[in-house]
Amino acid sequence: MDAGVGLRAKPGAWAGLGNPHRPSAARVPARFAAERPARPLVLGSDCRSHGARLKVSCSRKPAGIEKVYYSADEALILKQKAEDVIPYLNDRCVYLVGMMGSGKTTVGKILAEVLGYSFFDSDKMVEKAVGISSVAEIFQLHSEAFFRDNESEVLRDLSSMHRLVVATGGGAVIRPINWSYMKKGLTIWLDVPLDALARRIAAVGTASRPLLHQESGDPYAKAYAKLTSLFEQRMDSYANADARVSLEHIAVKQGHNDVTILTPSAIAIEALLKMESFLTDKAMVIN
Ligand SMILES: Nc1ncnc2c1ncn2[C@@H]1O[C@H](COP(=O)(O)OP(=O)(O)O)[C@@H](O)[C@H]1O
Ligand SMILES: O=C(O)C1=C[C@@H](OP(=O)(O)O)[C@@H](O)[C@H](O)C1
Ligand SMILES: [Mg+2]
Repeated sequence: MDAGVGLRAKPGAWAGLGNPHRPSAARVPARFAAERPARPLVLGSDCRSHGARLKVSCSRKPAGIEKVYYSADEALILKQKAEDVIPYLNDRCVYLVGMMGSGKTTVGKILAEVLGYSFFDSDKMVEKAVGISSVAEIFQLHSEAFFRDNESEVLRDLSSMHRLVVATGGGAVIRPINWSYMKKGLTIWLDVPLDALARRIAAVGTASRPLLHQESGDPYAKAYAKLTSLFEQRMDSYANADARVSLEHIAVKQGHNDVTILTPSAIAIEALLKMESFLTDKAMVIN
């Protein structure tokens, strides 16, 4: 459910507030690099721990995933992992952070469904707040700073609520004030290789991402180049997240090295595993 919150922006009231570029092991904080191996959960062609064969299917259009179907087995795993996580979550919000195109909105909806949470997309909420139908238009008619000010306002208001999954915009991590809001909940970084991001965004068109949009040239190459420089600037910010979901790690666990075949539901399952590890480690520290 994506229930927008009626936020009125006060226009003008805010005066402006891998692959080759993948982080080397040294650049990824030790706490992420030395990940405690999650309980073995084999996804993909079969799932021994449930004695069932996973038949994962997605209706994939050239422009990315239109609708995600997952098999009864995958729904079972999602439900089971959600039940494992819920007691530790204590109704806290879950914020998905990551580069544009990393799947925050897509995976966020799945997580909200299985957690019994409401889903919010902060980009959509900013559009509603300012009464302009796209982020690209907000950038064009106003400015990035205006967008960022409204983004912070939205995150501030959401942080006073509970039981939400929030798909943030890819740039939310660049403002410390936004971390003060998101840290009231649990922050999960969807870490997707730049090549996969560029393919996904080129498939839907760069017009949806004003920071990537270029009038001419190969959409993939242009997106890749811009994503690379943005990731270099932001990598350390994303690493502030409580948990990191690496699509490369999921692929290795599934016994292959192709992140493009990972479904949103398989990524959502990994996110629940990472949430469980983080929350149980935290619980052990507190007890
Ligand atoms: N696991 C996936 N595999 C392939 N395409 C995906 C996957 N997850 C999301 N997508 C596609 O990538 C694009 C960006 O997804 P989205 O959820 O909007 O990301 P974000 O909110 O992080 O920008 C969309 O076209 C979406 O359908
Ligand atoms: O990375 C960024 O700075 C942005 C990411 C976008 O959201 P998505 O991550 O959902 O694409 C949107 O907030 C805006 O285009 C800026
Ligand atoms: Mg999004």
